[in-house]
Amino acid sequence: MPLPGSLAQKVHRQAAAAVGRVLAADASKQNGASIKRLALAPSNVAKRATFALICETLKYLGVIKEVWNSSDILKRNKKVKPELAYVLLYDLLFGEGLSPHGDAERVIFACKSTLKATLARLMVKRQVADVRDLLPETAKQTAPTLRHLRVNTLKISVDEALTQLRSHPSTCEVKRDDLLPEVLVLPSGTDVHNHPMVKKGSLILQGKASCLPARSLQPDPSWTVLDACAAPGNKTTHLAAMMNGKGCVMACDADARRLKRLKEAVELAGAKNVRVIHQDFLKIDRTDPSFKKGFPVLSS
Ligand SMILES: C[S@@+](CC[C@H](N)C(=O)[O-])C[C@H]1O[C@@H](n2cnc3c(N)ncnc32)[C@H](O)[C@@H]1O
Repeated sequence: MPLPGSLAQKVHRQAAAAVGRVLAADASKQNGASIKRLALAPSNVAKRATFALICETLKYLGVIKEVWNSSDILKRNKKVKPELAYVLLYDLLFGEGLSPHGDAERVIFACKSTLKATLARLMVKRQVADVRDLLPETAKQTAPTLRHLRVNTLKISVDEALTQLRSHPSTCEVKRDDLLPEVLVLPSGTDVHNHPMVKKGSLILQGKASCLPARSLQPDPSWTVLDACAAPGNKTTHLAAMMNGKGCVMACDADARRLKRLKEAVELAGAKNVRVIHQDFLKIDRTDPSFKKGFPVLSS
């Protein structure tokens, strides 16, 4: 369903800011940021809609640019920033449709028939009947995203977690991951955000890729491990669990707001072997006596 006018305007600008940031980072190979993080920025509204709009605009960007570049009207109009134009063109040509609320929206909306005709010409030229066939093969593949859960073995065993999940119809299809013993897999779209085991910290919503570093390290319970960029704490609590709550995980983060989330995650996970440090890890002084017990790293 299309968003109401004023909310749609806000979402367009939030998505445009993120698209601009992604393209700039891509061009300069610097200051990268995840799309999810940009979409979920605390100041953003309608985060889910913003995230979807960023992803779809980037997916169709090649086609959008072709339409943009072959349209004289838009080339002559310098009022709308390119990244906002890309987002608006996505909504107009492929998305929910565009309504003329907002200055930039009105500019693009006024070119609606020209833009649609340009897209139609492009489809004829490429001999495709469906706009999705204009996308490169890689963008067309939409494999279902499975929901991965890490069992917090400080609180519950993998077998017990499996039994509890299998006993409920909404999670009965749970399986073990083929690679990581403490990771379980649910079909895409299964919503477990409010599951009692998640709320209690027995299960942690963590992607498979994010579970690989701790598993690859295979820390021994006698080790001291430095997690240099730790917040919000998924890998920290994974390390702590793999060390059976023993040894020491020094969890360092430079951002005070994110450090609060890290502390909450550590507490919820019951990870008593974690020492949270508010600090830029690049400035850690290895000779500081306060690190005597907790340094150096990875000593087995
Ligand atoms: C992608 S997040 C880390 C995710 C985390 N490892 C996890 O698994 O949940 C990156 C974090 O690195 C922190 N960070 C970036 N540069 C840092 C630095 N020089 N020192 C300490 N923390 C830093 C940021 O504040 C941010 O919280």
